[in-house]
Amino acid sequence: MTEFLNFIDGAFVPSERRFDKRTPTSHAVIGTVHEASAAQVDAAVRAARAALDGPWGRMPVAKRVELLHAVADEINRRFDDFLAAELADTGKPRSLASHIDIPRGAANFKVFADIIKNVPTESFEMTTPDGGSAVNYAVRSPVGVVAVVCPWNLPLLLMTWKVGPALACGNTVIVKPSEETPATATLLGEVMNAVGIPPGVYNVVHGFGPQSAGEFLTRHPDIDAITFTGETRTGEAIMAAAAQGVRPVSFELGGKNAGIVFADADFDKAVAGITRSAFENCGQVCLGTERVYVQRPIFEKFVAALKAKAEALKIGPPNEPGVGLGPLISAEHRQKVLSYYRRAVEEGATVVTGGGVPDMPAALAEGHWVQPTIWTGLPESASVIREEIFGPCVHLAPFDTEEEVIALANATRYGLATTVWTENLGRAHRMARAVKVGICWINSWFLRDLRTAFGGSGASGIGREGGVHSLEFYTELRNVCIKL
Ligand SMILES: NC(=O)C1=CN([C@@H]2O[C@H](COP(=O)(O)OP(=O)(O)OC[C@H]3O[C@@H](n4cnc5c(N)ncnc54)[C@H](O)[C@@H]3O)[C@@H](O)[C@H]2O)C=CC1
Ligand SMILES: O=C(O)/C=C/C=C(\O)C(=O)O
Repeated sequence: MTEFLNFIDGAFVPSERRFDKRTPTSHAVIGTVHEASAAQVDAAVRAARAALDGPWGRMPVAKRVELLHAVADEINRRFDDFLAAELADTGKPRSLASHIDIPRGAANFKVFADIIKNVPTESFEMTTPDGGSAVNYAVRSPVGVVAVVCPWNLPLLLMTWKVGPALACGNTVIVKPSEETPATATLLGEVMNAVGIPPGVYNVVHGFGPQSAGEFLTRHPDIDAITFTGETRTGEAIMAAAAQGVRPVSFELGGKNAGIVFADADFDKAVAGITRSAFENCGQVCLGTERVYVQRPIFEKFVAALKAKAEALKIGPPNEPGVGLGPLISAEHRQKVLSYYRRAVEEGATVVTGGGVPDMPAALAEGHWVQPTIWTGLPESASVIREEIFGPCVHLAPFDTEEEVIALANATRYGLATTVWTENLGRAHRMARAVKVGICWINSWFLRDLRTAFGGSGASGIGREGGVHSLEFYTELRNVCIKL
């Protein structure tokens, strides 16, 4: 049984209150999580402030960059430990975590360490009213002590996506991992100590959201900025907390992303792409596709092909060869997804495949499994077309014209991601400009260049992270004006 301790000021710290961590594959308890008290959250914030005002704040950028490279190298050296921790917490397929989650965990430190070394600041010369001149230049300072509140779907990837740039910019952080996935954030504390990151730079407090570590942290008056990935409603609660003291927020929230397949698409590639975007990580990706619009001439053929792909997905635990679909994260989340499966039928859907719970061997029978599910035939007002489900399910509807599908794709309060499939270059560009999202993939999905802007509009978030855009959130620019 693993004990997941808080990591405060470079030390692993137990708490009085504890809760169970269950593995999604069998619902068995695999660990005990120490729930940080308000006093422990306060201690973490004080440690982060001291490190910011002390060794970390005074460290030359070159040394900081060297240390962050060492963090990435140490994650890679301990790749198997991180992989085992992520698999136990999430139950996702080994093939997925070993290709996406863990490598990105390391890359998120390397990429931002290199960016901070290479990005210049602006400088302007000006004439002055007395006929002389002045020069302006900008200085970048860390924004300060940053709260990083994380979800459970891509735990290491999404946490380091924020911690990497925050530390590269010279900030200190307190991470609040999801209560569902405490392991890799805790393990990262060992990495920080091993490579010599000063105590207090990276802290982890475990617990829940309301009236627990999440709320204690985001309401703490000595937090300078809050970065969060998770549900839109949680974003609203955190924004209210951030309003006290006018702290900046960076939010990556939910989505109800459209996939759009034109009749001129490369059919096989489009089917493979939508299979991934609908079912990867058991549909628990905010960038995933839960509604697909297919141009009418290929609609029936596309539905049949996607059905075949969904039914071919092997459901099972992480280490079983050939597994393509793991369990949902928790019993609670499974109840939510299954409630949408029922609602789709109540609302009149044709269930093309799935819609229930798969038969699993006795040892896995209590796991959080659901079938990959495809619906057709619902009106656009149906709740499974409007609301984020976050499960391996998708509704397919036919469309005729570009104008029509643009209107359908944009008829949502979310604006995170779209995937468009077409071989017509002009159409691809027109679509990319017309869809109201932060990320538009053409003939691809979840293809990530970490230098690009990443985030959503509308109810999908505030701000952009990635590349230099992360620096805009994690640093303050000071203009220095010198009269010559
Ligand atoms: N990236 C995304 O878009 C994600 C969306 N979801 C959606 O959200 C639903 C709920 O999943 P949750 O894990 O409960 O997501 P959540 O948004 O409630 O939790 C994410 C993180 O925020 C923390 N948190 C919750 N309430 C808080 C508060 N008031 N103050 C400070 N921190 C708080 C949680 O402890 C967790 O660390 C899922 O069923 C799914 O539909 C979940 C995870 C990621
Ligand atoms: O940064 C990425 O590459 C992936 C981001 C995915 C999410 O934010 C999510 O699924 O919540």
